[in-house]
Amino acid sequence: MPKAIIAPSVLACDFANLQAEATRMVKNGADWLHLDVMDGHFVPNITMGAPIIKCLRPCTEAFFDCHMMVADPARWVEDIAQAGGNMYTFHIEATKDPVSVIHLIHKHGMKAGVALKPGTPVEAALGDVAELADMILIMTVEPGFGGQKYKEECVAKALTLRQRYPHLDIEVDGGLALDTIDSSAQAGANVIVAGTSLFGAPNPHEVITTFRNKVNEAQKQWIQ
Ligand SMILES: O=C(CO)[C@H](O)[C@H](O)COP(=O)(O)O
Ligand SMILES: [Co+2]
Repeated sequence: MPKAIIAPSVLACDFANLQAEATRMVKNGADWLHLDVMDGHFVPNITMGAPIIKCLRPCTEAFFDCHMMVADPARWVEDIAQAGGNMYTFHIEATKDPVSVIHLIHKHGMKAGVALKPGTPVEAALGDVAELADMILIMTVEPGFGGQKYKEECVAKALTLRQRYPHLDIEVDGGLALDTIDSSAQAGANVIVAGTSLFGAPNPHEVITTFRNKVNEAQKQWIQ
């Protein structure tokens, strides 16, 4: 049974104090750090790349969950691996050959995630992709910006995946908060990305603990 993993998105942090903000979340119980890489082509925004990840790497042992919102996913695999990325999650919409990108990511010693935009049907990830990937990311907002409204309709994709792949890591990303976590947890997502709701929380430890408890409780229905 996949365990609950809470991954704060540093997109919502004060980038002028990235080290302190990232380590604060780890101290408050975060399992992973979700690093949103945007190239200004796949999405209409630019955030960070390998140089920032390289600087952050020595600051924490945390697992770096790199969400690659880039037009050429294969192009950045080596750079992110060398910078210290652990999970390389690319968008299925950005390539005609997701299987070869997954193999390239594994060749560079990282776990491979495959992300689906809200408008992409779950069928795109079924079969080879879900069987080869280490994680599927179901976007619950249009990629490109934090602080957007959660799209609950997207989590039906997570349920389809959970019913077929009981041991797969399924991540949700976009608008996750105390008032939206239930539908994602109930749909079988076990990796929870949250930016605004965690970096804006007076007590992030409490929110992280609530997210974790909701996921672990929901996962019991899939015990094999
Ligand atoms: O991938 C992303 C946006 O493209 C971010 O990870 C996501 O939006 C998290 O931020 P928030 O919790 O504020 O929605
Ligand atoms: Co993200």
